[in-house]
Amino acid sequence: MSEATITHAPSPELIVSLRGISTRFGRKVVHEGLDLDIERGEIVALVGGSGSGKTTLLRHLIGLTQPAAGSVALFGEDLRAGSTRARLARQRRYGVLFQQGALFSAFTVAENIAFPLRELGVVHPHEIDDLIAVKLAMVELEPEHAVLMPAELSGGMVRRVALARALALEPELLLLDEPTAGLDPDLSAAFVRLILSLRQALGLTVVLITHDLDTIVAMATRIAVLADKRIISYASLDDTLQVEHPFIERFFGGAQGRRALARHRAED
Ligand SMILES: Nc1ncnc2c1ncn2[C@@H]1O[C@H](COP(=O)(O)OP(=O)(O)OP(=O)(O)O)[C@@H](O)[C@H]1O
Repeated sequence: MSEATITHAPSPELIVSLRGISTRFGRKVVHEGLDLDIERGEIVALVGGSGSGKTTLLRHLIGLTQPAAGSVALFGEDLRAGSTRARLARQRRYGVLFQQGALFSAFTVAENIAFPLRELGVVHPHEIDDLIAVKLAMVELEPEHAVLMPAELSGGMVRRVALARALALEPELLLLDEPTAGLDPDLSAAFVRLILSLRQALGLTVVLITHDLDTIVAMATRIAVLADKRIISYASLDDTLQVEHPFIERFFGGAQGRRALARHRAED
């Protein structure tokens, strides 16, 4: 075969790569030999029982905690590798929305959104106001919301401000921990539409922890199931449903699961 006829499928770009992760808190083993690779452009829903270690995994991903064993790589770089400068550069490439939005209660909306811009010192101070206005518009909030305090916002608005903050540095990877928990169904659906349109516009890769079947059905390109201390299934919704495992049967077979799946099938 001549060289010209050899074709290589482009290898997918791994945004997240977890290999052989083990995590312990005292004698409690949370993860053991856990592997997970996430390609650019995916929306991965990480599901698992309460206390199965989903948030801990998210914290490992951004270096807030370290596993007892195994390696974590983001954008092809091992988190342990590189200088402080490399670490800060990597930090600019992801945004995180923690549970319940977790805004700084003593800061205004504008100050919350500006926080990562100031912290990493990557934007000239006179550009910050313009950027805040852009981010507010991106999450469909009004300019006058900039001066409000978190206590003056509704639950849906808190989530939008937290999302604006997570998007402040125009990340490639967005990590969402229970983004729709506590929102009513209409607000959840609006939040999902917003994330989907931002993903389209910005080419984001998204990892979200959620118990909300409607969100999973509406968004996820793949579902990673964390059970028995590792990822036992990593597949599309339809393929996940074929996996025989007590957690999967419970999770998708309950009343909410059956309703969400029925809506999904009706939409197909
Ligand atoms: N800093 C810590 N010290 C001790 N134990 C911890 C710590 N952080 C987490 N754990 C324990 O590790 C386990 C996994 O916690 P984690 O918050 O990651 O679970 P989760 O899957 O996100 O749960 P949930 O869905 O309920 O939020 C739990 O048993 C928790 O009590």
